[in-house]
Amino acid sequence: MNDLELIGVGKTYPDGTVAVSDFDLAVKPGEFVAFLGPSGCGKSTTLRMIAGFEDISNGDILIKGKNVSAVPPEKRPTSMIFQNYALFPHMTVRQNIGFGLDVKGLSSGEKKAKVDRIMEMFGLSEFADRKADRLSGGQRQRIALARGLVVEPDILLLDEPLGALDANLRRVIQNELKLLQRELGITFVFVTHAQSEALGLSDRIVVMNRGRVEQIGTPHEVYASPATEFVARFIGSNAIIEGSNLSFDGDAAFVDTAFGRMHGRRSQSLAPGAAALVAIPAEAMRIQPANSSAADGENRLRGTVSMKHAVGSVGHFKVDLDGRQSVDVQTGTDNEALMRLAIGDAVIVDCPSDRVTLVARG
Ligand SMILES: Nc1ncnc2c1ncn2[C@@H]1O[C@H](COP(=O)(O)OP(=O)(O)OP(=O)(O)O)[C@@H](O)[C@H]1O
Repeated sequence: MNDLELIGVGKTYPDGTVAVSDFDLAVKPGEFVAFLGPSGCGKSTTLRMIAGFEDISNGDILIKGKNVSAVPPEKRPTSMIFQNYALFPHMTVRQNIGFGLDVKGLSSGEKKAKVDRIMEMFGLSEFADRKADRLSGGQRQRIALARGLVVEPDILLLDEPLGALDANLRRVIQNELKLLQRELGITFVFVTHAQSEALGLSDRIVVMNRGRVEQIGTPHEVYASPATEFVARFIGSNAIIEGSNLSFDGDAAFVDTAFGRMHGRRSQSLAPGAAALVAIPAEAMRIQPANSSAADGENRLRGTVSMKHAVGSVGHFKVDLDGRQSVDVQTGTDNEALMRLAIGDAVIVDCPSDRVTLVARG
């Protein structure tokens, strides 16, 4: 049985704003699912509907097979963790964590045992009696997680919980979160607008745009096989080239572009007659001097180097294609011949067709 199911879920706010439409999703027990998309795409609204803080306008939400659409938040087997942690500043760490247990009717002994155990797990025991506002951002983040988990929810809902942390602490807590989730086996639904976070942490990603689901897939699937133009532009670093005269051969798709005929894999969105775009990941492209004797390869594009820089072991090139558009190419810095390429040099860029995806425009 699925832990969570959203069936045709939609939300229209009283002022007429359509925040979410036709959202379908099934989450298996123990899965880590991220909602990823730009600001305002409906991620938080969807999470709040799962938690019960927001009514749903259409569809149904099922938790462990039970329709919870009309169940109030405190009666749902979910816990929600907010970006600002929503701690009570003048309560101690122990009081903050125990707060959610107060409504559960436990004896004080049972409650203390549960709180002690979770404080131990999060390394908070030594701060048990300190006020929450006397702690660092990372410690407060752990209190918020501990408070969400102490009630032993079936599903933990996290709304950008790492947003307030600096980059280093964010990485540390990301790792902790992943380990914790594996250890506890609790289903996590996580909202973020940071793709690195979604790609690094989750089992599956729901990419959202303007209240709609664009693609649901593993991090590898959404990264390597974007289903739509939006996903191709939003995830990773793809060059996007306009195509026409689309044709298919099985799962392969072919188009004419301003730079010649190109081909790649056919995405789900691509139907016969659709206006097609070619999406090529920057790291899948090969760059070589135009006079290179080994200048073979699929999807060849001729251009000139317009920018070059190296960060650590990664070389970044911008290649201008006949003044019409430029593409980003990433290479390793260990190839000395490539790193000798200078701005203005003529180059050929190519990309194997199994790394190229054709998506529908719009
Ligand atoms: N209470 C409300 N009344 C009316 N419109 C709202 C309300 N809350 C959110 N919205 C609108 O619904 C849409 C989705 O908002 P939501 O907060 O779910 O997006 P989000 O993807 O979580 O964005 P962010 O990453 O900025 O938090 C936005 O257009 C937003 O302005």
